[in-house]
Amino acid sequence: MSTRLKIAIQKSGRLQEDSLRILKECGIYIDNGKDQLKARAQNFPLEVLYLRNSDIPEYVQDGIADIAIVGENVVVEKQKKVQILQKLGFSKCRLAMAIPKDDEYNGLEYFQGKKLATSYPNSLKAFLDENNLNSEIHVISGSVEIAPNIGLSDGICDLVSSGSTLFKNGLKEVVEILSSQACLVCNENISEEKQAILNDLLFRMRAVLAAKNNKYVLLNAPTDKIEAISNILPGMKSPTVMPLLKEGWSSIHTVINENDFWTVIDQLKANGAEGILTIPIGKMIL
Ligand SMILES: Nc1ncnc2c1ncn2[C@@H]1O[C@H](COP(=O)(O)OP(=O)(O)OP(=O)(O)O)[C@@H](O)[C@H]1O
Ligand SMILES: O=P(O)(O)OC[C@H]1O[C@H](OP(=O)(O)OP(=O)(O)O)[C@H](O)[C@@H]1O
Ligand SMILES: [Mg+2]
Repeated sequence: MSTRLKIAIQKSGRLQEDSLRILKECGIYIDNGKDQLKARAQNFPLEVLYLRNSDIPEYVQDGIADIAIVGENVVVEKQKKVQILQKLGFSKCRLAMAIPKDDEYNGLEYFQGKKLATSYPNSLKAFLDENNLNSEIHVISGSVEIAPNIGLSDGICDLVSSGSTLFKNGLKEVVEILSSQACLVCNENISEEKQAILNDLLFRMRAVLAAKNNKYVLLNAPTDKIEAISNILPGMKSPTVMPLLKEGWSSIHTVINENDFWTVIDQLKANGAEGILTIPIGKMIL
């Protein structure tokens, strides 16, 4: 039987859809029967194990899965020996301390001697120890934001994204402990054969991720402004320039980071650029 790399993906929850999407964008198609706990890729030596996010670091450490897509916050919390290979840019959130919105907050001393509810006791304990704080940790597995309202705790340590769950529960965020996103993790001792499959997968993932952050840009500009515009464009190497039928005008093509695009747009226009288009890129190999 030929070797297959085993990847763990969340069985159900926030990470599953985007995890399967990134594999698909890498050209990997999974036969996905509903409620299946194990599946195979049709066109890549990959076997998918659907597991609980919170169990994944241990499975990867123990080699049950070779690699996994998991929340970085869970990797930190579980303190297992796994290697983070690549941040994947989705499921972005932060682990933060929050307190009742009307409480006065004068700094970390606020937490001294307080009772704090969390589903992330190891991360909270590390934060308290680092800051020489003596607080009582109360572990609950979900709906942490309700704890202060029902008299279970004074404050909480939980994941925040938009902040709307905190707001709805009359809490305010006061300290960020950790920022997190989905990441690809790996067992520390995988075989050479599996490493070769992993290298191929990583190459594809990085091409997909680079493409997401960049746009293909086309614009028209007076030919005598090409040099000025090329100096403004933070492109890959050098822009492609083609003459337009209209005399004295050229078309310029390049690739720009999404963020840079918005910062240079006014300068491009000031140099006579017109008809500026951006096109999404499928894959980008640098
Ligand atoms: N509000 C949020 N916005 C963005 N990402 C989030 C948010 N809440 C959690 N996450 C990220 O998504 C991951 C999965 O969250 P989800 O609630 O689906 O599962 P879980 O309850 O942590 O795990 P399990 O699969 O063990 O039940 C979290 O570990 C975190 O990295
Ligand atoms: O800042 P927000 O955008 O409101 O998101 C934060 C909430 O999202 C997560 O809960 P989730 O919805 O995953 O529910 P769970 O506790 O059942 O996992 C997290 O535990 C917070 O409660
Ligand atoms: Mg959750």
